Amino acid sequence: MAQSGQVADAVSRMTGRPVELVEITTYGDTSREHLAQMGGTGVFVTALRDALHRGEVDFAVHSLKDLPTAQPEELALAAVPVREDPRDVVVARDALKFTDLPRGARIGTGSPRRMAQLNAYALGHGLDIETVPIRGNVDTRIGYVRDGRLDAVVLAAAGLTRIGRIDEATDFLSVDTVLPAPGQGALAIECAADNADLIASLARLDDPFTRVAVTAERSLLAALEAGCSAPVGALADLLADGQIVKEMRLRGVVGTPDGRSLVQLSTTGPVPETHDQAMTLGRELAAEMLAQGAAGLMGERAH
Ligand SMILES: NCc1[nH]cc(CCC(=O)O)c1CC(=O)O
Repeated sequence: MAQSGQVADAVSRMTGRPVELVEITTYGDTSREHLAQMGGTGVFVTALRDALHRGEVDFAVHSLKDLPTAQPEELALAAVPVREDPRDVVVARDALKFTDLPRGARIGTGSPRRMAQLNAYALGHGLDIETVPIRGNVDTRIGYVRDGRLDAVVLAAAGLTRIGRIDEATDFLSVDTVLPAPGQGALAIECAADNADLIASLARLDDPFTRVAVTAERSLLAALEAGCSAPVGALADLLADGQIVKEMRLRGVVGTPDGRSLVQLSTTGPVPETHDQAMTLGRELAAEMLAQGAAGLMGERAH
């Protein structure tokens, strides 16, 4: 609701037309199942797409990282606005930083991607932590720390920022420690593919660099044949020389949730100028990761 409200405000500012928010509850919001076990993709997205198909709403706002990688042809990804901070953050007791957590600290996260990378870092740096699978909305997850059941939880910075609670983060995890989910921090604005006028209006919210970056990240995810709950991290960023953007770097990681096996690779090249070039960059890095055994680390659920 928060992020949709922000997009609604931006659309009315730009077009001078009022935008009405229609609240839709998705399976991902209500199910108590662990995301990694829901088997697939689309649990936060399907109900919104159904409302689009039924004509109950004109456009929908998704967290881009929740979108399945295959785009249905009757829907257009009309805009990918400027991305928020893509990093994950820690909310810990006593304002602790991740690396200052005491021996045996219990860290809540339901994400195999976060588990894999947190455990890999801990193994490599002599930290003794235990990752504990949890689910629920922000209140529920932070609640586990406030009531003392867990020492820390890990969440996306973007989610906290959008609801005005980023000041509760006690540590920002460097992307060198935990690579975010493909598309994390970005939004996707979707509408009917045949509504050219609306697509043209919404396109004014599009940020071409964010779009190219998330396209490469999601192409990597798709080429690994992994779903949104797979232990896959990816991030594309620009390498600049002063003010002049020189190249784009794409980093990818796949690991087992225990952190014992990790395939992490990076590639750097010219900033893609087309959708196809961004797709190729992701596919090529995925092919290298698969050559290094990435498929064996993703487990049954990834497929
Ligand atoms: N997994 C659910 C989900 N989908 C999007 C966000 C918020 C971050 C974003 O918009 O990228 C979250 C919560 C989280 O990961 O903490």
